[in-house]
Amino acid sequence: MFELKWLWKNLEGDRTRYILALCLSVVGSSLTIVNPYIGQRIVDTFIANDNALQNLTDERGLLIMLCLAMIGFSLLRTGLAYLTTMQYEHSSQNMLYRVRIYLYNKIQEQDMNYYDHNRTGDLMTKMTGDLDMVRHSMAWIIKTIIESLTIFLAAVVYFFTIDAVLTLWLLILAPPIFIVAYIFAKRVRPMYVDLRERLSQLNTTTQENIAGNRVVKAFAREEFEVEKFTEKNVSYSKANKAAALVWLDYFPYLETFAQAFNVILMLAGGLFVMNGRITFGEFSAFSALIWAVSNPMRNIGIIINDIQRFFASLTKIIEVYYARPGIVNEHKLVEKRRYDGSIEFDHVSFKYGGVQVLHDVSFKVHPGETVAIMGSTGSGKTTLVNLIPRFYDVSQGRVLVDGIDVRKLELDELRGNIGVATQDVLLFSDTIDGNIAYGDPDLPEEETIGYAQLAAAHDFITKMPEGYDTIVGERGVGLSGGQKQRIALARAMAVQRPILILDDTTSAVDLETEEHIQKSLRELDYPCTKIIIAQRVSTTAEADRILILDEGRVIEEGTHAELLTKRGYYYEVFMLQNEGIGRQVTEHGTK
Ligand SMILES: Nc1ncnc2c1ncn2[C@@H]1O[C@H](COP(=O)(O)OP(=O)(O)OP(=O)(O)O)[C@@H](O)[C@H]1O
Repeated sequence: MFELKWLWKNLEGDRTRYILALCLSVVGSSLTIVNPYIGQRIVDTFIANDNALQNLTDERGLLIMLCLAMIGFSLLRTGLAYLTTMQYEHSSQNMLYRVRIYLYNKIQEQDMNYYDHNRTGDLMTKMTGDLDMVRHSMAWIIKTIIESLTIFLAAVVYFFTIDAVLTLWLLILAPPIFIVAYIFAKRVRPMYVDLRERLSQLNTTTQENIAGNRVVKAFAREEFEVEKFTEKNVSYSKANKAAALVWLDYFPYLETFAQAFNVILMLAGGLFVMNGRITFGEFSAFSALIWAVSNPMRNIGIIINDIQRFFASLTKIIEVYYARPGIVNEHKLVEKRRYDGSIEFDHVSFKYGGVQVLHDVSFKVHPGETVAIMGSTGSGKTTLVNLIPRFYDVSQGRVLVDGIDVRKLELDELRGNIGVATQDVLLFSDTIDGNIAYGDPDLPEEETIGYAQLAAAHDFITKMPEGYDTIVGERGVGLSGGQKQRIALARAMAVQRPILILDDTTSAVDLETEEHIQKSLRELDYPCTKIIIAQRVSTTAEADRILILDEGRVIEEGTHAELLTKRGYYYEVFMLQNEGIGRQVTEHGTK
């Protein structure tokens, strides 16, 4: 079975320990029959024997030895149980640790498409609940199964050595029990798969709600969110109950069969004692061990439930484990190069799933040039720049950096040559200093300050209670939108890459600050090609070239002056953003 093979593979390094645990389980459980055997000897010799009293005096030594053996075996079993649990715990915890690291790396290496299609709550469930379930199963459920099975088999073998016919009478109950258990397992399996899905939905709702608490509060939608959560919670709870209660449909049959073991033993065993076929001591051994046969039958439902949970979680983990990113690094890095920074889009088209977003886009950017990209919202600007660091791969055409198709470049090297400040600013829960130096943790303090100054962030940072050591909350809570943008800009500049992509990075700063930033970008002290997405003409005006995107197509291209003379989209925007706005409004107003 594939899942079990996977477990075995991931036990590497702890396989010996795990096998030892399994062996100890088998040995420890087999010893269960020793005490009933000793009990049988004691009963047959010192209690239910015609010469019992005589034996008590003549063979007192034997009695003491048997009693000591009973105590000794009890202690031995306890010791073994301790050792066994320790081995299970160690091996399963080690495996959990290794798999968790592997999965974390795996999730890290996934491409954007993966994150587009996987919910954070679901990934979190896999990394926590599912992994814990698998560990728990390795340590406890498998242990319970092995021990129940061993005790069952040991008891059956022991029963056979006493009396095969009586044993067969008892085993008559086994086939119907297994049939009931099989039907139950088949029915309950999809319920646990569904249950796992509902848990993931519950976690996703919780995660989204916590991450988006500001929006919830801003729209006073707490009640709606509580209702949404309650709905998921009820759905999970119902599914949980339904799965657990299915067991009740089968429980009466299994319990009746389990009780029937005692009835058969009483009737057949009693008869056999009366007609002298077995001794009273042997009968007592049957009595003492009948639980070893009936209990596994009784617990079969709980075990099946746990196994189904185990497989539902295991399947989810294996999904992540074998997930292959569409964008993979197929090239070995020989020596990390610094690129010149030329970029070319050669008849590039791009689709998200089946939806075409970019159509036959072609343009060239020479090293050191600044190209601004403008266009209406949703026209494909972010998508376009995302193709340069290969966050996504083109559907058609080529994106070339330094004259080479990005798909042929070593991925780490490519991304290591690009500095990006994304539109959706994400800062980490760290100091401001740590956030600016995120791409280069060895960045000297004076350089961190230098880049903060270039990004017009230094002044507000120094006014903060702990300056550069101020810890910004999760996603930069505690900073204004413009402040976050400026830190993100400093972070992107600080890595000093030959290509710098700024996606609407100054949209939330005032014009004066923006002017300062524009000047800084022009005067960067390292050679750098800049691609700047912007909506303001004040940002784009000084670019070497401006591209206008509309519905995924480049509709205008040229310098500020050239585009103004074209009197197209750019000219319209220019007019709207400058004194022309007043005139146009008046014109429209008077028409
Ligand atoms: N991950 C995605 N999956 C599917 N469709 C997407 C995805 N990201 C963007 N889109 C779609 O692609 C189109 C272009 O989006 P894009 O973000 O590139 O536009 P944009 O010009 O940067 O917009 P804005 O100025 O609003 O940031 C939009 O129609 C958008 O709905």
